[in-house]
Amino acid sequence: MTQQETYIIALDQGTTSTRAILFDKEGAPRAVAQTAVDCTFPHPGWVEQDAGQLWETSLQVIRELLATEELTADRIAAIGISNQRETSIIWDKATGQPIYNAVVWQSRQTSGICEALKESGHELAIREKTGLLIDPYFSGTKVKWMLNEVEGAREKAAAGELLFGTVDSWLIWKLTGGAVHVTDYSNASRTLLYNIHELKWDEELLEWLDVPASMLPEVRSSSEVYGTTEASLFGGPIPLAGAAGDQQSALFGHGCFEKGEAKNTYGTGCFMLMNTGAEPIRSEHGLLTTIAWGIDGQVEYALEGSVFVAGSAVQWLRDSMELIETSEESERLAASVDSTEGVYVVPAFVGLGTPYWDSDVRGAAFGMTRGTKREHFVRATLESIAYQTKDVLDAMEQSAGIPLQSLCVDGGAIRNNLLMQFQSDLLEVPVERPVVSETTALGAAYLAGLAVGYWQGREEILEQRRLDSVFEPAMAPERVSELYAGWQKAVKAALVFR
Ligand SMILES: Nc1ncnc2c1ncn2[C@@H]1O[C@H](COP(=O)(O)OP(=O)(O)O)[C@@H](O)[C@H]1O
Ligand SMILES: O=P(O)(O)OC[C@H](O)CO
Repeated sequence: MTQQETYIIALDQGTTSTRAILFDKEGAPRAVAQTAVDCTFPHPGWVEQDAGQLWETSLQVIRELLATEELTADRIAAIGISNQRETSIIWDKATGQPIYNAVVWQSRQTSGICEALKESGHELAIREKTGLLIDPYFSGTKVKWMLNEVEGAREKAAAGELLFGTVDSWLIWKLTGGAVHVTDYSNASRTLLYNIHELKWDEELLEWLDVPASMLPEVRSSSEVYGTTEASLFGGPIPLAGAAGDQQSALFGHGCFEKGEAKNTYGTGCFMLMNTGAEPIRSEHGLLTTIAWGIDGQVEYALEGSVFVAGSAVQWLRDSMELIETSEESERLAASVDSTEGVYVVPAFVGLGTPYWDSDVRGAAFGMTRGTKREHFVRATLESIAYQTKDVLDAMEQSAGIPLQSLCVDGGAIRNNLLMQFQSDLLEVPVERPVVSETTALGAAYLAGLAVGYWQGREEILEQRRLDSVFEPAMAPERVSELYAGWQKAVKAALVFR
């Protein structure tokens, strides 16, 4: 009897969708099951999701994938998870019920807590220990907020009855039937509660943020078997063998294993990560120092620049402004004009991240004339994604002192050729788009596959790397400077409007 082929499933739980992707030994995606997830906006600047929906859609897409491909659980060598990071969930240990919605990474409801924390005198120490900044983006203040706001939560937490997790943790807990409460290094490093140098939940941080240690998951390697899925879920147990925050997972999926190699993911937001090796680099330019992954007792670090609104600006054009019907239409419209004719859109809908870190600034548009058309506005919105990325790259090159040779890209918005070309023009480096655009999921698959011996090592992963297109810079440097100066002026103006 010939042995049947086995696969790895990557479960990619993102802000806009939950996907399960089946990868084969060559690292090729063989099938995808996907479903959208909802965001609610209960107040201006707040973004929440139904934690139950994040779990149910995860279960649904894995089941769908197995069913459509007619696979039994024993054909899956392992599941790896990549997840939207920072989004925070607290649930009752006994009932498994979340005590509140998932507070999404983009949500700003903890800006008051952040202000108080900044005034507490601990700002420098927090930065030193976590590599992060005090901002509502990170989990710590979200946990504090939920414990404060949900009736009875503090008492229950003190009694050890509640558990906290980022989305990876929540899904692993649910997938193992409540048996395993863990997270990985990369996700822990986004919580504002974890000391990225000493590799432990930090007692002082927990005290400053009023978070009981009993709620926290155990921090484990990004590539190891955490447990198996509860047998009844998929008709048999499947090893859960890897997890990483989606941006770190994408860095791994691109094979950015060497110091100085960087990728940018164009999803809901944009996240550029540069591998900085075994030593963390402290940033002075609004970047974050974060854990890329921890494998076999060895932690590697990355520098990160975070842009909160990227692809979601295209969703805004479609769903709120109703200027386009589909995301693809943004490219066609933008390409129908030669330039924005001086229009700039600053999509600071939930504040601005790197390098500005201003949670109160809001979106703005500049430079409109009587001749401005929908096409210019759409193009300006697309271009804003590339400008924000240039802000990040400039900060990164200054911080790391390493000039970028080329940029690996992934995420939903990279299918927009106009955006990719404009990005290469602005950064003045080649932009490399891989054949497997699902690089985030691929990274999670690799992490899980390595843990169970499905793949042997990083060399094998690098051999699988294939490019779909390379966008070469083609704009005159003077034009780049002129356009970018306009963007910088627009951001400056947006920052003073309160
Ligand atoms: N052709 C396109 N042009 C620009 N943006 C696009 C295009 N197609 C998809 N997007 C954007 O990509 C995002 C989805 O990418 P994805 O990587 O799935 O996001 P996430 O992981 O954050 O859920 C959406 O915000 C969408 O607006
Ligand atoms: O859901 P995504 O893919 O936009 O990723 C969100 C990031 O992990 C937030 O830090």
